[in-house]
Amino acid sequence: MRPTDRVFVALDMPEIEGAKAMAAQVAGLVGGVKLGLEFFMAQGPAGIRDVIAAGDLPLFLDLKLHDIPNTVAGAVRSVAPLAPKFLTIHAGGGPAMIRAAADAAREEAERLGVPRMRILAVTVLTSLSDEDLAAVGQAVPAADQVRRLAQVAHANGADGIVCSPAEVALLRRDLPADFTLMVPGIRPTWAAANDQKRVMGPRDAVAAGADHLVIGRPITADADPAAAARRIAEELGA
Ligand SMILES: O=c1ccn([C@@H]2O[C@H](COP(=O)(O)O)[C@@H](O)[C@H]2O)c(=O)[nH]1
Repeated sequence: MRPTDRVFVALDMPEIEGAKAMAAQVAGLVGGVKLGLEFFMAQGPAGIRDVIAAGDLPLFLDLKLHDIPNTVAGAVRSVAPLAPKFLTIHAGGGPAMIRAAADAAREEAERLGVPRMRILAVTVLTSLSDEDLAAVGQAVPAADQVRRLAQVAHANGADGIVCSPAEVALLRRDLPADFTLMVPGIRPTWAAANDQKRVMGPRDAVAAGADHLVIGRPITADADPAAAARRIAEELGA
């Protein structure tokens, strides 16, 4: 994999034209685009199709599904025609919900004759610290909770997880090499942390064992997004 292929740029914005323009600016400097709740709530599946049709980059659909198994399986079936490379669910939805999502992804891909989307389970959001977890009654270090949820995700058919860079090295010891670690919370030294709490630079995250890096504001909020994406690509050795 080329260093730039590891990077999914997070297009967190509500407008189609803005997302398409940003994707075009960073094309060749990133490996894919991530569209999430802000874009999907505003533009829906038609907007996703529009952005994808404008470029030629793999799609990571970050919808963080979290509901009862039957509802999540239905949502997975509903987005299958978009043929995302990755789709997120919340690992906290539990074993049956993760299994239902993985089964629905496989069955729907076979039915439609499209490539199977990879199901990634979000463990502990990178915006949460140990103190934040304690505040919601999870009085364990984030790393322990991530490790536990990663094992549940793996045992129930997920293709990988979303975790912070701080947990990657630990997880790599426990999990098979083909279990995808998708890693947001990436902050080059020259970028602001914003609301992210468990962060690391791109080069260190890859050295620790991250498969893919999710990077939004360090690129999209920069005055020159293409220059920021190029700087990150260079940090990654491109
Ligand atoms: O734990 C998580 C899960 C998902 N995300 C998403 O990644 C990007 C990060 O954007 P930045 O601007 O680089 O902070 C964003 O779309 C989140 O929804 C995450 O940050 N942490």
